[in-house]
Amino acid sequence: MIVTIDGVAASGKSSVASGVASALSIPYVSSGLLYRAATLLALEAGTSLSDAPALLSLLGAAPLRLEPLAGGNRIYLDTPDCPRELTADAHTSAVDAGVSALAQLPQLREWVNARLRALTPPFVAEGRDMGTAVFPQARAKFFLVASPRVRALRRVKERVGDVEAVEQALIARDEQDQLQSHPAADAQIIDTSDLDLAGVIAAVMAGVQERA
Ligand SMILES: Nc1ncnc2c1ncn2[C@@H]1O[C@H](COP(=O)(O)OP(=O)(O)O)[C@@H](O)[C@H]1O
Ligand SMILES: Nc1ccn([C@H]2C[C@H](O)[C@@H](COP(=O)(O)OP(=O)(O)O)O2)c(=O)n1
Repeated sequence: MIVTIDGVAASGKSSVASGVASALSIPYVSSGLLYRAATLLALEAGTSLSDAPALLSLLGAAPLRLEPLAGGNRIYLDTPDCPRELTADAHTSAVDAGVSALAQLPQLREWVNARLRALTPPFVAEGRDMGTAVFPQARAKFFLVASPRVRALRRVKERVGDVEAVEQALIARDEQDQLQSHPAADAQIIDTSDLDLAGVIAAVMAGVQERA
């Protein structure tokens, strides 16, 4: 069984995917973490975020390993002499600002999608295009939305920042992500603005059970 949870930035995708995966006792897979880790490595190497061949060559030599734990995904660079966890560094403002540019490159999307399709179900997959491009055969699909202000307030709670500035950055990223971020025709759209986390997880679980 594959369940997909897509949505806009900071709409609650990873928290909801984690809660749903725990309730179903299956892993969840964060596709965004692969885009983020690729962006982090490119920024550190000084590789242009729009140079697909250079990015693929950099990533081809990078032993990245995604750990799709239900409680929270982690990503590692398994270099033999100096293994390193990248998870925290992949969630900085610098990565936030650059990741959409890399994610717009079709070759990079294929690089991520090949890794995702190699995983063995069952799992909950979260991102932007899980229910459309990557797992169109998923049993149940959801798309989370919330107002930019609500999302900014949530982000500021987890990372320091000015609400106005975070809201503007989220709106800018929504625009950049728009091409690859839209609900599948058979997805259930959930506006999480006025729901708490438990409420969103309950709504998704009800949808999953309807399609069981
Ligand atoms: N429905 C909700 N109500 C309140 N806070 C939420 C809700 N959904 C998510 N959050 C919080 O908002 C923040 C962003 O959620 P996250 O799951 O990281 O979103 P995304 O994966 O879409 O970027 C987290 O701190 C999370 O705990
Ligand atoms: N399936 C996906 C997942 C993420 N992306 C891109 C779009 C986002 O700006 C970045 C980061 O995704 P992530 O889900 O980690 O980001 P947010 O938590 O929503 O801020 O990657 C994508 O294009 N397709």
